[in-house]
Amino acid sequence: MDTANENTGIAKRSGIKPPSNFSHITSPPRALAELYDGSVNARSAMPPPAGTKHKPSGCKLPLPISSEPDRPLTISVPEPAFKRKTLAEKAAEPYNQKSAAPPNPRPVPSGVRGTIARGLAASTSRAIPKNVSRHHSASALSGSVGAGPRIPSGNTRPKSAYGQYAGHARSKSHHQGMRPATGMRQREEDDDEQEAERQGVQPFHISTVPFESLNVPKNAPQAPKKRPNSLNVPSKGIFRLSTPRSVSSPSNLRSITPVMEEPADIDCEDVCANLGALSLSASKGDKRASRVGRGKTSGKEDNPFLKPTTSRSQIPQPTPTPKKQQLVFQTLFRPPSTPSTRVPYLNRFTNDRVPDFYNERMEAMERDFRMFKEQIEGDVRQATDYKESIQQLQSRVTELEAIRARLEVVNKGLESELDDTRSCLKSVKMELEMNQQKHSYEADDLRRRLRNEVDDLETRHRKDTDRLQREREEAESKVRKELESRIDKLLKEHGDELAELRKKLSADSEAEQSKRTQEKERLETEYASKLRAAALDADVKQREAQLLQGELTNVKAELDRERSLKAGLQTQLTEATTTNLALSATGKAMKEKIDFLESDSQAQSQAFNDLHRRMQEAIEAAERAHDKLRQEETLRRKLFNQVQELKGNIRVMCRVRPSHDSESDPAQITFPDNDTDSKEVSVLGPSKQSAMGKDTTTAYSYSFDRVFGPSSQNGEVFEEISQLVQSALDGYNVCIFCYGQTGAGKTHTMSSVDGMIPRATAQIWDEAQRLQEKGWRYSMEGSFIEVYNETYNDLLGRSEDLDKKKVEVRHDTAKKQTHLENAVSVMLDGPKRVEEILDTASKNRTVAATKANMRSSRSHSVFILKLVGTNEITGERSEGTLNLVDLAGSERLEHSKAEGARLKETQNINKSLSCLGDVINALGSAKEGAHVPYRNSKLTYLLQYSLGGNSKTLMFVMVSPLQAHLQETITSLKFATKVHNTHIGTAKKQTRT
Ligand SMILES: Nc1ncnc2c1ncn2[C@@H]1O[C@H](COP(=O)(O)OP(=O)(O)OP(=O)(O)O)[C@@H](O)[C@H]1O
Repeated sequence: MDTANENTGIAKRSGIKPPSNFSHITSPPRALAELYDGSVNARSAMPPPAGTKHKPSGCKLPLPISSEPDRPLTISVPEPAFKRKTLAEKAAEPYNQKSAAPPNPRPVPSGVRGTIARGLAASTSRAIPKNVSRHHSASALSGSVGAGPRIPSGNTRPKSAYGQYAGHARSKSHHQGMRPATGMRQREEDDDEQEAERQGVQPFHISTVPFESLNVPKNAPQAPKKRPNSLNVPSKGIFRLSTPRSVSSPSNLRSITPVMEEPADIDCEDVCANLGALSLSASKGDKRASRVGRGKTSGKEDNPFLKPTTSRSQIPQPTPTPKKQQLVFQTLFRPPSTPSTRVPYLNRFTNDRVPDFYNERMEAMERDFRMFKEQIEGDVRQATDYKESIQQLQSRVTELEAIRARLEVVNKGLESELDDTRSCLKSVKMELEMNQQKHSYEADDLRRRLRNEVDDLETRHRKDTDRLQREREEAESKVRKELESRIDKLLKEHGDELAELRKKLSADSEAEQSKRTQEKERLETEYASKLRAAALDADVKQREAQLLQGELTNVKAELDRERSLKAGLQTQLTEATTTNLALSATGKAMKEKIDFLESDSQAQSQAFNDLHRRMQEAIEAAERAHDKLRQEETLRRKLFNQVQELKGNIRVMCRVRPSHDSESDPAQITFPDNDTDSKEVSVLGPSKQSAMGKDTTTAYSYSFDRVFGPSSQNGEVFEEISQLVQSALDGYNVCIFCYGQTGAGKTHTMSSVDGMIPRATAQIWDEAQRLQEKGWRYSMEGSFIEVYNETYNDLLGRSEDLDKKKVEVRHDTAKKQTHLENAVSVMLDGPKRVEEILDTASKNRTVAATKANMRSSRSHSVFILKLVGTNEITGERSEGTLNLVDLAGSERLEHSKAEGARLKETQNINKSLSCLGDVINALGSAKEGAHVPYRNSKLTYLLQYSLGGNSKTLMFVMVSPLQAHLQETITSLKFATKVHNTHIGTAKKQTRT
């Protein structure tokens, strides 16, 4: 293996490549190896630094190494794992093997030769005889360097440039050396050297390393100034380095510095002088170099420790700078000793041959001293390392504390941020809740508005339909009457006129005829008399003619006169004939007039026929309108149901009864929207004492589908529920029940004379009658059941059968109908029958009340009206049930302070009311087909098909106006609110076609 490889090994250890201007020192001279035995070699056993960080391997503490460039690198030097040989031991090796040493070419005096040989052998391991195996030398070196790079065991001697340079530097140092040595010492050294050469022992290599060429960073820690002084090393000069390992990098150099602190009390000059084997001389550098070169050529090529230096011309010359301070190390072959003890001894030893035991004794002492020194050096190094480590740790702690402070600040900031975020989240949550509440209010408002609108629409539609029908009917009858009266009038007028005309005509014609006949008769009589007179006259005349022929003339004259008279008479006759003709014409005209009059009557009858036809058309239109009305009735029912669905299949209304004259201390119950919607009721709660001792009262507001104040009447209440009653007629199961504490007005609302039951049955009766014209025929069957202490009683049965006759409730699950066994059902064939039913029920309850005090308050009563309708025209059939329930008082057990039978009653009431609440709750929350606990109480079991999906439910929550009942009032209103918030599925009409 060559030197280059060895150098590579070193570079790996340090982790730092040699600087470029130091690259020519690629191989450390063997002589330098010794210097590193105690310091550098041990350090070289450290693992190489990772990157720029330098971690001291010898220190057990995990010290963080600062990577800051201005911080000094901390290097700790561990205790070498191996036991380093002392110089004496090393020296003993060649000494003991002296026989194996090459023969000295020159004769040397035995005393001097032995002294020099021993001295050299004791001083250095370089004094290895030629015939010592390379392996042996390598072992010795490895023993000295510990875990450091192994000395190559190649057969050829490494020819590193550094070695050459070392040789050259050494020779140069001879020129520049300013060593203050005495002449005697100089002489002694020269002599010793010469003697050593003669003995065949390689003198020590001199390595000269310019300080600048080491490329030490300026900020690298420098050795204390006192150290060179204590070493007594001049600032200029060349010193010998005994170590084969060169200072190959600045890091190495820095590591050396602390190590060199310890031997500060070593006097180099004294040591050198005492050894006498070597000396420094500025003037003898070249000569020594040549001597060393000669030494090399004198058969020592195979010994790496005896590597000869080359001539100056062969090695690169570093630029000499007068100002450059050269760092010089002198190898200490021996442990230092005080001049007082060592110098006389050595002087004496040099001059006189001393016995071997002295030498041995001396060697032992040296060995001990060396060990002691190494130990101290190690301890000091360790202490230094620890100090540095502590400093680093402290700085690290400071850093960490600063980081911790920073983190605490950050943490505080984060905590405050977290608080902010939490408060923000809280406000967002509150906002969300407010929005939800607002939305629910808005949704309720919208729903309410929609319901109102639908109600309005429906009312308007109904009113419009009624009005139209009325108007149509009125118009029809009016037109008919008008037409009939007009026709009658016309006919009468015509008849009268005709009769009058006929009468007049006949009278006129008769008068005219009689007149004419009389005239004719008069004229005929007159003409006949005249004719007779004329004939008499003619006879007379003829006689007279005869007689008077003469007279004829006379007569002729007379005749003429007569003729003229005749003409006159004829004229008169013509005139009479003309008059007769005129009369005939008048009669004819009269006759024509009569005819005309007769023809006018036909036109009138034609007009009458037209009118009749129009009347028929109007009647047909009315028929069509009736058909349309029937269709609209069906549509109305459908729309009505949709309206009911929109209103919700469970509706809750509240009624506050008025306070009686005997009652005082009313509760503060207000109706905020009484003027508008009448859907809210506000109750001022009981006063409570706050923590501050103040009396505070809370106002509780509840909203329902409708709220009736104390002034409301049963008629007003019924108007709101009449639509549900109508639904029962249309084929729905309807359940209306009154809930509230005793005395809150349940019975008054439900069963009083003008209560819901009589009103409902009356409306049903009226409506059934009205629907008859639309083809509907209804059968109505009523029952009245009491649920007392979880048993059914028939309130329409005989009073003596109460609590004895067992009434059974059977359900037809297929038809979803309820049948009552052993219960009387009364056919409602008129409104009066309802009164009878109510009377019977009331009587029975009164009888029962004698058995159990206040029984009416302690039992539920259910009026069941079954309505079955059929339409012959459309073929439809509807089956609906109207259940009107007056519940028992809802006061709480602890409040009623009941005992004994009352306690049982109260428990049963509470149970059934609680079950009713459960059923409503289950209907509101459960999915279709899910279990609803109807069977948990007799009441809910009885109303199974009237509560739930197939029914429409309305609950009246009755409220007492008294302050004493305030707590019960609030409880009732809460329960009602819960029911109001329940949505029951869509109701289904029970109709068949
Ligand atoms: N709206 C009202 N107008 C006038 N008087 C009323 C009204 N409501 C109730 N009353 C009267 O209050 C009294 C108690 O009413 P009612 O008997 O109806 O109460 P209730 O709740 O049915 O009690 P119970 O549970 O004992 O049957 C009766 O005298 C009744 O006439």
